[in-house]
Amino acid sequence: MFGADVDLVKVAGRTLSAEYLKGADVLLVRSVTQVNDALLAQANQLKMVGTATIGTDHIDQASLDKRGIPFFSAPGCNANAVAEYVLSVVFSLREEEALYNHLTVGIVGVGNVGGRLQQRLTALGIKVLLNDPPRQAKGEQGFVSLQELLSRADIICCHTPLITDGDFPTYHLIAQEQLAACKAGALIINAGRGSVIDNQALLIALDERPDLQVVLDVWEHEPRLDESLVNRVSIATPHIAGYSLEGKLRGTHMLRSRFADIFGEAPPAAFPSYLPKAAIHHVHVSDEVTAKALIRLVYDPYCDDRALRASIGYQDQATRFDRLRKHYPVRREFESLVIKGLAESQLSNTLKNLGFTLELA
Ligand SMILES: NC(=O)C1=CN([C@@H]2O[C@H](COP(=O)(O)OP(=O)(O)OC[C@H]3O[C@@H](n4cnc5c(N)ncnc54)[C@H](O)[C@@H]3O)[C@@H](O)[C@H]2O)C=CC1
Ligand SMILES: O=C(O)C(=O)[C@H](O)COP(=O)(O)O
Repeated sequence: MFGADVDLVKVAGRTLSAEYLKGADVLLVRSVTQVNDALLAQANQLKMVGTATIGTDHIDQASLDKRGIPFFSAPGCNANAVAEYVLSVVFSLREEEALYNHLTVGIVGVGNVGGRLQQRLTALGIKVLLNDPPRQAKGEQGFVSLQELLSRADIICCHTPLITDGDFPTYHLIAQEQLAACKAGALIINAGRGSVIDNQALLIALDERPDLQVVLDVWEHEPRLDESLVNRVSIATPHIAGYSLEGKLRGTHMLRSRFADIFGEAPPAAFPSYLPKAAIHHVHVSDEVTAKALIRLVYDPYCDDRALRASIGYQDQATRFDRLRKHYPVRREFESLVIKGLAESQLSNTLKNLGFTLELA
């Protein structure tokens, strides 16, 4: 992706230390690298820092600002992947019939991820409740309080950034009191950041409220997991909700474009040109097929759940967690699968609204 005149040095994200940045022009990271005063101490000529992620809680932006170093993240790059992770979980754990007719999904944090989830659920005819105080404070309409969402939603999806200060902090946003307020039988999904839910309070709540069901993709203190919590949740995955191939490439492409801007180069080729054809590119189906079966064909969260559960109980659990993420298999987004053989019907509409590509008979 970079030209021959770029000297590319690859360093493990968790062990990058200040001396590596002496003489470096650009620093490109992912979420496991803490970019702060300590790391930047010897950075004498950095012209750009970029993270190929949506989340930026690992970046001390004040530290970059005071050094005058431009910073770029990749907003929205893997938002589809996270929305599809949540849809896959929801269709795995709840019956389609109940989803459409009785269940309400609450979305906490309605930005790129939460917004895409909202769009797909609404298109599917599933009821949603939205909570986003920062958007509400700007005068936007259509939101409910967190308290109301927790008491009314059958499925609660957390998609806020991790924020520790300011008017709307999200650190331990869902703690003992909020867990007690959840509707009976609620399913709580966290694919935002681990510390948005107080994991100790969650463990206690799971004892006191056996009716609650929990799915965690993100964990407090990653990569070290509280194994008792892993054993108590319905689906446990190693922070991979955003790991579609499209999401990863989009993030890299966004940073490559910023690099070109900073160094006065021509922009890279348009993004889709990088995407290979999906390994399962199309399927012919009959009208007996279910949405759940097609979702599972593209992404089955139980594969990640099994892999994570097999990685706990070892002294090097944290290393195994990182390894699962580093060697994550290629996963594609729903759009990459062309579904053939269906006539226009309720099923074909559902599949289209989920995000699949349809070629109608
Ligand atoms: N599990 C994974 O693999 C991934 C996790 N993420 C996490 O998801 C987060 C959200 O991603 P995006 O939607 O793209 O971010 P975004 O910045 O587009 O949206 C975040 C939304 O949360 C809202 N928000 C902020 N504070 C809030 C509060 N106290 N209560 C309720 N809402 C609040 C904001 O107003 C905003 O609308 C990221 O910051 C990242 O930490 C993102 C991608 C992948
Ligand atoms: O984009 C984000 O924010 C995420 O959480 C990423 O999916 C995390 O990926 P890594 O940077 O940890 O590989």
